[in-house]
This record gives sequence, structure tokens and C-alpha cells, in this order.
Amino acid sequence: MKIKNICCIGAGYVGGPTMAVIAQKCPEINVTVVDINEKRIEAWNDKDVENIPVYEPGLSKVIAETRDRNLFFSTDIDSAIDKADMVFISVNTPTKTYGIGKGMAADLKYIELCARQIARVSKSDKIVVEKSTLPVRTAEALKNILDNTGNGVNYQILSNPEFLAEGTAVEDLLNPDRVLIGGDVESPQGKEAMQALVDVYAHWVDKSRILTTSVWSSELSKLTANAFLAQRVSSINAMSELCEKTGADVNEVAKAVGMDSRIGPKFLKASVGFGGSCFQKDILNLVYIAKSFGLNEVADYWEQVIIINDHQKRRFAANVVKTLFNTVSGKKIAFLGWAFKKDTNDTRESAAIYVADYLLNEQAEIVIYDPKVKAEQIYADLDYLNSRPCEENRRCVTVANNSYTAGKDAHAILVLTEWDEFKTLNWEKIYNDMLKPAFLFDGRRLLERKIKEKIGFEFYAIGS
Ligand SMILES: NC(=O)C1=CN([C@@H]2O[C@H](COP(=O)(O)OP(=O)(O)OC[C@H]3O[C@@H](n4cnc5c(N)ncnc54)[C@H](O)[C@@H]3O)[C@@H](O)[C@H]2O)C=CC1
Ligand SMILES: O=C(O)[C@H]1O[C@H](OP(=O)(O)OP(=O)(O)OC[C@H]2O[C@@H](n3ccc(=O)[nH]c3=O)[C@H](O)[C@@H]2O)[C@H](O)[C@@H](O)[C@@H]1O
Repeated sequence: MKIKNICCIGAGYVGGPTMAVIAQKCPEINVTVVDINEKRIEAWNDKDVENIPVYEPGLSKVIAETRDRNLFFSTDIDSAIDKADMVFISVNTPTKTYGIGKGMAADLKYIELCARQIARVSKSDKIVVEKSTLPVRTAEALKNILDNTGNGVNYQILSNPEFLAEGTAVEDLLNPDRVLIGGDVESPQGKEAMQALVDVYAHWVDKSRILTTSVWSSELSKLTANAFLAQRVSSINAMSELCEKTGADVNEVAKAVGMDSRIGPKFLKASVGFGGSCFQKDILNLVYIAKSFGLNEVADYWEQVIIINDHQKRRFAANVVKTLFNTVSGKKIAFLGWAFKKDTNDTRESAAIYVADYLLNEQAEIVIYDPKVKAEQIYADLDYLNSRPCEENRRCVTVANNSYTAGKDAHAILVLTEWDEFKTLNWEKIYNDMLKPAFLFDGRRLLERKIKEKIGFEFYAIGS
């Protein structure tokens, strides 16, 4: 079976880049990405490709090549579903904020809405692909809705979780470590659907890297991968605190440990805490699933990853207060970076948000500069926490358009995102323009201690 038309519901950080790469590599397939968010679709269709809503290195080039050739962005969801032989669901699956499982379980209401819409609209057989990260056994619920509310057409449900990381999305999509496809391995129709998706990826991914499994293994592998990755960050961050107490250096420890081929060097960078829309959400979801099966020890084990991460953000902020003579009240504190990692404009669950909230509670005045994050996003992130009236966030937080303005007259500078440009700033100039003693807190192990101390900074870095 050859796929001719793909529809992807959800034009976000996953739907946009993933479909752009499929369109680039499969010129004979028409790919339509749809969303209920009109502004987002408008931005994807912006004449100037630099204005697309997701910032990712290399993405605007792929969009320029494919858009209006075989890649389309639209709000006409019904007609895109109707035309498609394969429908990807790539909508958000945030942590529930209400009812049973509040604060832990994944909120599947957007997924269910998609399933109901597909069922209502479809007049021909479809392969429905779970691209969103979902609790294990969600496919069962999807199938139930599709089969019982549909127009009698046949559906095959596949799980095809996405492993791209933001900031390297295009590179990850072009050269994935693996592509995972879960499906009904027992039936000929299931196998045919899986093969159809394998054939899409085989346009550019070596077949040895395309794994096929049962749906349940595929769904659970995604949660497991994110849990393992986040666990590594929490493991090294736990060690960073011990390093600070003992005189060991976490970078040296990470290097020594990572050279063991069984452990490996990647994902061992100590930081102010992991952020991003997924690690926390997916682990909470895993914890919830474990608890719902009565596996309390399993749940507690994974929950500890989140506990350490929250601790890391809090202790970084607390150390700033302690170092600044136990008060930051009325003091100007400059933040370099707001995104949850470099090379993305995404701020969801960024550690910077929580550090800011902590310092605002201590009455600090914060000035923020991030190369890719807009002021409205920063205020929205702070308002979302509901810690204080929105006007107060606007009064106590200002947004600068470069690092030098941010640092001027500051008591302290906090490096919160590892943007490359922060490495090559004129740090002498920044030092001269700050109040003295000039404190510099490196939450990303981005800067050289010796050089900064020579300039005159009082320098603090995670894990040393
Ligand atoms: N952000 C990332 O790096 C990764 C995310 N994921 C997973 O992919 C999924 C999507 O994540 P993101 O793209 O980051 O989310 P996002 O929030 O950027 O995008 C989701 C989009 O879906 C749209 N949407 C929601 N309900 C809809 C509906 N009924 N009809 C049409 N559009 C609808 C929203 O308006 C939004 O634009 C999540 O499950 C996430 O866990 C997986 C791997 C990487
Ligand atoms: O499901 C998802 O959403 C994705 O989650 C992560 O990708 P992402 O969150 O985009 O970015 P990462 O590079 O994993 O970084 C996550 C956070 O951990 C932090 N981190 C990462 C690595 C490290 O060594 N130290 C560290 O503090 C980063 O700064 C960032 O805040 C996974 O890496 C992807 O494989 C997965 O697809």
C-alpha cells in the first residue's frame, strides 16, 4: 500500500518539523498539517520563512523548499482528514490540571477530540498514527472511539513516537538513532499498515534503524526513553551538589564516569535543572501509570527524578539569595537566557521560570535577555504560575534586548540557558557596568571560572 496523502493534526514543535522533513524526503506524498490555532497556521504560512512559529536550526530552509510544493498548513481539518490515507495525531498531551490524576496523569482530551473528528469525517479507510507521547494502551481507547463512532470504515492504529530533541530537531529527524513503529503485529491488515509507514521513513532512514514492535511496547518505550534521559540529568545534578560540598568538580566527574563505555558520555551535563515540555510531564505520567497498577515502589523510584530536579532549581535560586548577603530585595538581577535549552524559542517548564519566581518572592528586580524568546512569552510564563498579580510581574521584571543592557547596574548575573553567544560576550565591559561586588552564577557550566575570576567576578557555578 502506497501512501499518497498524509494529514497531521497539530502544527506544533513536533508536527511542524516532522512533517516538513517527511515532505522534503517524500516529494510524491502530499502532506497537510492542520491545527485549530489560526495564528499558528498563519505563522507557518508567513511569506517570510524566518517568521515560522518554531525556531529550529535548519527548519526554515526545509520549509522554504517544501511549502506549497507538497507541504501545506491549514485550518481546514475536516478536508485534510477526508483526503488522507494516513492521519498523524501530534497534538499536545499536557499533565492534567483537574479531576482524577490532577498534576500527574496525561490529559488526553485533545487526543480524544481528534479521534472523534477523524471518526466523524472519514469516508474511507485510514491509518491513524499516534505521534504524540501517550500513556501505554491509549491506542485501545482510540480504536474504541473510531470503531464505535465512525462511519463503518476500517482503521489501523499505529504508534510512532517522536524522539527528536528541540534545538536539534531537523538533524534528529534526518538522522534518527531509530524510528519506532508499533502496530497490530498479529493481523495482515496491521502488518500492511506498519509496512506503509516503514516505507515512508525508508525514503531516508536505513531499514536497520526502523524498529517494529507491538503497539504497547512502542507506547511504553517512549515514556521509558524520556524517563531514562531525565534520570541521567537528575543523577549528575545530584552529584553536582555533592561536588560543591566536597571540592570535586562535576565536569571532571562526568568525564571520568562517561568514559566508561557502559555509561557513555552523553547527557551528563550538570545544570540548573532540566526543563522542556516533556520530561516532567512524561515521568509524572509514568509514575501515575505505575501507581494505578499498585506498583508503588516503581512509582517512587521514578518520582525521585522529579524531586531532585525541583530541588536543583530551588537550591540554585537559594544560593543566589544566600550569596548576595541573604537578601535580593530591590536588587537588580540579570538573567541571561529564558528558553529551556539553547537553539529553541520554547520556554515550557524552563528552569529559568522557577528561578525567577523564587527570586521575585524575595522581592528581586529581574531583567531578562534571551536571543529567541519574546517579552510577551516571558510574562505569560510568569503569569501562568499564578504566584502574584500579573501587574506585579510586569513591574518587577523587564526584558532587555541584549546581554549588555541586561547586565548594566546589576548586582548579579545568572546564566540560565547555554546560548553560544553568552560565551563570547565582552565580559570585561559587563563587569565594569555592574555594581560591585559583581556576582556571576553559571547555571549551565558555560563559562571559564579562571577567566571570569581574573576579570573580578565573584563566580559560582553548578557543581564546582
Ligand atoms: N516538543 C517536543 O520536543 C516533543 C514533543 N513530543 C510529544 O508530541 C506531542 C506534541 O508536542 P508539541 O508539538 O511540543 O506540542 P505543541 O503544543 O507545540 O503543539 C500541539 C498543537 O496541537 C494543536 N491541537 C490541539 N488539539 C487540537 C485539535 N483537536 N485539532 C487540531 N489541532 C489541535 C494545538 O493547537 C497545538 O498547536 C506531545 O504529546 C509531546 O509529548 C514528542 C517528542 C518531542
Ligand atoms: O519527548 C520529548 O519531548 C523529547 O524530550 C527530550 O528532548 P528536549 O526536551 O527537546 O531536549 P533535551 O536535549 O532532552 O533537554 C531537556 C532538558 O534537559 C537539560 N539537559 C539535557 C542534557 C544534559 O546533559 N543536561 C541537561 O541539563 C536541557 O538543558 C533541557 O532543559 C528528549 O531528548 C527527546 O528525545 C524527546 O523526544
